[in-house]
Amino acid sequence: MTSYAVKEIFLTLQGEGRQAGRRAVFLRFAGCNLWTGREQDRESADCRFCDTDFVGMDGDHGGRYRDAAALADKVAALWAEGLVGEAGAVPFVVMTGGEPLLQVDDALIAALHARGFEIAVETNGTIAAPAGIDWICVSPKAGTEIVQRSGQELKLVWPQPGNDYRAMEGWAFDHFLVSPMDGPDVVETTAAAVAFVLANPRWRLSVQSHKLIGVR
Ligand SMILES: C[S@@+](CC[C@H](N)C(=O)[O-])C[C@H]1O[C@@H](n2cnc3c(N)ncnc32)[C@H](O)[C@@H]1O
Ligand SMILES: Nc1nc2[nH]cc(C(=O)O)c2c(=O)[nH]1
Ligand code: SF4
Ligand SMILES: [Mg+2]
Repeated sequence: MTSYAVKEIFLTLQGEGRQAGRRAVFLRFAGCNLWTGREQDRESADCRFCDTDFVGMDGDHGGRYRDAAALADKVAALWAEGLVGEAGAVPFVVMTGGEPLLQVDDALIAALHARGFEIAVETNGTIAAPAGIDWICVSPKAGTEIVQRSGQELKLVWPQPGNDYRAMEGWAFDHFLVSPMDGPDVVETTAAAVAFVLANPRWRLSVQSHKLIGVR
C-alpha cells in the first residue's frame, strides 16, 4: 500500500480551463519532477514560471496520508462542507501539485470514484496518466518531452518560446487553451494570449479566474 505526500487540500472553485467556475475540492500533492520548488533552483529548473508552493506537507489538511481510503475520505469530507443543495450535482476533485502523476495510482482513483467523485488532473504531461481519470488537463512546458498527448484539455501557458503549438494541434485533446503567464508581465502576457487567439481560432483563452475573484 502506498502512502501519499499531500501539500494541502481545500474547497474552492476551479479557476482555470473549461471547468472554470465549478465547485471543486483541490488536492495538491507535494513535489514536482520539473522543479525542486526552491527559489535558488528556479533559474536552472525545467519549469521556471511556477506560481505555486508545493514543497512540504504543511498546508491545510496537508500531511502524509497512509492509504487511498484515508485520502479519499478527507476529500469527501471537504466536499461535504457547507453544502446546502447537492441534487443533480456530481462531486468534483481536481488533483494538482506539484506534479500529481508522481503519486496518483489506481487505488486512489478507485477510492475517489467509490465516493462518487468525478476526477480531474492538472499535469505537466511528462508522466503518462493512469486509466480512469475523467478529465485530463495537460499543460506542456517548453523543452520537456510530453508523453501524455491525449485528454480533455491542453492548456498552454503563454507566451512560452520553444513550444511547438502547431504540433500540439495534432494531439488528441477536446479543447486547446492558452493561459496568460502570471508574473510581473501579466498585462503583456494577457495581451499576447488575446492576440494569439485572434490569430488562431482553434484555441481559446483561459484566465486564472480564481486570482481575479479572490479565492484560492
Ligand atoms: C502549479 S501547476 C501543477 C500541475 C502540473 N505540475 C502542471 O504544471 O500542469 C497548475 C497549473 O498552473 C499553471 N501555472 C503555473 N505557473 C503559472 C503561471 N506563472 N502563470 C499561469 N499559469 C501557471 C500550470 O501550467 C498548470 O496548468
Ligand atoms: N481555484 C483554483 N483553480 C485552479 N486551477 C488550477 C490550479 C492549480 O494550481 O492547479 C488552481 C488553483 O490553484 N486554484
Ligand atoms: S510543472 Fe507544474 S508544479 Fe512543476 S514547477 Fe511547473 S507549473 Fe509548477
Ligand atoms: Mg494554481
